[in-house]
Amino acid sequence: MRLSLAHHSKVEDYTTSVSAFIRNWLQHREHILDSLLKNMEGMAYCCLVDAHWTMLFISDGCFDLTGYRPDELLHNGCTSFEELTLPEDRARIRNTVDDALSRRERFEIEYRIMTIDGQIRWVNERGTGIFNPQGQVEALEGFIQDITQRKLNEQALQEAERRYRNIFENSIEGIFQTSQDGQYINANPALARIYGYESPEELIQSLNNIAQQLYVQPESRQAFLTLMQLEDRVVNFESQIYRRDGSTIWISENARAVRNDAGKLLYFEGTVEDITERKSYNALIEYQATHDDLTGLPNRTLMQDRLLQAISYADRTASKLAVVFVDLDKFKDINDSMGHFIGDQLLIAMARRLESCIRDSDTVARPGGDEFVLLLSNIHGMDALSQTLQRVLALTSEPCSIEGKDFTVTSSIGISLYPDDGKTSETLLKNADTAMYKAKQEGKNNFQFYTRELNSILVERLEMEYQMRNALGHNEFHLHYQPKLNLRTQRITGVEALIRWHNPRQGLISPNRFIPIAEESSLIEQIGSWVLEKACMESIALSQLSGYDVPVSVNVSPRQFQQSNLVGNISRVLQETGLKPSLLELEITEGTLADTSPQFIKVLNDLKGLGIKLAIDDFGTGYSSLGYLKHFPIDNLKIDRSFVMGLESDTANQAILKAIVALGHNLGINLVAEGVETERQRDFLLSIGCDEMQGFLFSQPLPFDQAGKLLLAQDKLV
Ligand SMILES: Nc1nc2c(ncn2[C@@H]2O[C@@H]3COP(=O)(O)O[C@H]4[C@@H](O)[C@H](n5cnc6c(=O)[nH]c(N)nc65)O[C@@H]4COP(=O)(O)O[C@H]3[C@H]2O)c(=O)[nH]1
Repeated sequence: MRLSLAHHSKVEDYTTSVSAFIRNWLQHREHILDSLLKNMEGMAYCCLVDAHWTMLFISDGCFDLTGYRPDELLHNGCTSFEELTLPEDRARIRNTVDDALSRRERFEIEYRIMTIDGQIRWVNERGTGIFNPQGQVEALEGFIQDITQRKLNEQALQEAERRYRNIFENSIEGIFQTSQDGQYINANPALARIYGYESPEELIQSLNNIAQQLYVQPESRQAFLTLMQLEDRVVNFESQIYRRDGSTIWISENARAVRNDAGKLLYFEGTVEDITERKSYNALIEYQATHDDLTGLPNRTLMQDRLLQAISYADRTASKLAVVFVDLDKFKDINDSMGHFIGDQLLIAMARRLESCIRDSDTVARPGGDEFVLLLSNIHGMDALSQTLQRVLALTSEPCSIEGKDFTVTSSIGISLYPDDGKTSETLLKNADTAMYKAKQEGKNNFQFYTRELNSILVERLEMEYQMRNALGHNEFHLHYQPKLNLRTQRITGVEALIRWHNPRQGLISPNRFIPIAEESSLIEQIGSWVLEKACMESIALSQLSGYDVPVSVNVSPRQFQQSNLVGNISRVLQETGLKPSLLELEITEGTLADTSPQFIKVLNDLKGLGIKLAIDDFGTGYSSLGYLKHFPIDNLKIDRSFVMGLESDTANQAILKAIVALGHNLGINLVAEGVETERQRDFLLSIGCDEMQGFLFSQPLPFDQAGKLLLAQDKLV
């Protein structure tokens, strides 16, 4: 019993201590839960499933989450939780909760609430229903957390993703990801478009071996991979690729290698730009920089380049190289008189002919103007070279038909040889040029090889040009006058002014020597103006001396007709000197008159409008077309000396002279025979009705004083 009592009291003690422990533990647990709820970020709640989500319990986290104190929300004190949620989210929340409760499951939902100060916050709510034994829901309990920051991050990520997609889809540059073994992983629509595929998918499916299928030169792929290996990227990697339809384009790639954290290569990604247009534009620019626009031949720049190559080839093979300068004789006259269109066509025709004379490995270049240069490598003996040059002479001098008219030019050719005549490109070109001048001097239409003596000729020519520039300022030019006679009356009808140059060092220099050089530079314009003014002044002086009007003829070079102010200048000179316009005659060569352009005809008519006379000089030596005679306002035809020379024994010349006189008279033009040296010539000319004559038979060209004396001797000018 005592035992049992003792036992009983022990059990009681035990029971008491257990219940104390449980009480303590419960108190402790409550304390832990309180502390947890206080410190957790978020709000624990218990609410009714009614229209307001009436709150029965809210943890302290409510304040941080919503800005309301728990007591302001409990039992919808200040506001309800339903009102806190954004109207547009409410139906979704209720549906989600109802759905979960109906299945007795937990629910989780994200939605927006409005805090007490009007901020919108995203929250995540996880909760569950509390059911009574009958299975009816009595309340909800759960936990609500602020996920605004996470939501913002997600939105930013989505935005970034959207933007990237946008760029990827709409970029005009192709964008790709490819594997190391040459497969496409990803491609954008632009890449498909550039490569000629319907869609990126079609491209990805079709191209599975980039090296073989894409690059025109499969080695390009290897170069791409090598660069990637070395630098992990390629910049402006240019290559030619095949499009889907087999056509080729040029692309430029910028790409990088993408690796994982361990450095293992995952794939390449980059962009592609179609640079075909730029490439062809660049090629065009390069072509234009190295070729002559008109003929398509290499220009001076490319010629220099080719010449250097040819020299080094000759060195390597111990062979000879010929540098051949081809200059078209009389081209300038045709160009000046017939207009640039005809000149251009002639140059093009000559370029093609020269090309046909040489081997493919040789070069024809047009360094400028009417000059061409041939670079002929592998010269084996002078015979072969001479044959080629003969062919050039023959081909260039064949008539060239342009716009229904035949034009004939010949060429003067100069040759220098490497290594004999020079070691550098400059010397070879200079010496070929010098040889070409020699060919011109030898009467054109021939070729000359460079010799050391030739150098002095060129030096002399340059020297003359230099001295001519000073001659005007130093009063070294004078005019001589050669009378023209009426064949029937033997009286002087006028004088022709002919320029003379008294060079202090060289003495008298013939115009035949210096006028062609002046015509090649702009000097002829200054000299021409001087002659015109001087002749007008001296004509007046001769008239005063003789007491009669002395008509004067002045030679005018084709180049002077290119001057825009020729008519104005002449009119000014007439006014300033006071010479009657009818006493001035301009002698124009037949070549000048071959220009039928409206501007040229206007100049002639304007000159006639001034009241001056026009004569055709050296008639019969120029162009064959005589059509211009009836269009132009010509007063005198001066028959070239070559028809008069030796006419006594030359029946052909006699026939020509008769025909010219008849033709002139039919057109109402006065005829003057030049270079009459013998009485028999004079008699013949008189017999065929020629009007006037000029020549040594009557008088040489005379200095001003002597011309004055001769005129005085005449009692009256006719
Ligand atoms: N053998 C021979 N010759 C005769 C005879 N009668 C005259 N001559 C020469 O023939 C040339 C006639 O002048 P051109 O045909 O206009 O030929 C001129 C002309 O084309 C040019 N020239 C002369 N003066 C001028 C000028 O002021 N301006 C321009 N642009 N050219 C000029 O120089 C050329 C040569 O002039 P010049 O030496 O004065 O040579 C003159 C004259 O001296 C003759 O009976 N027999």
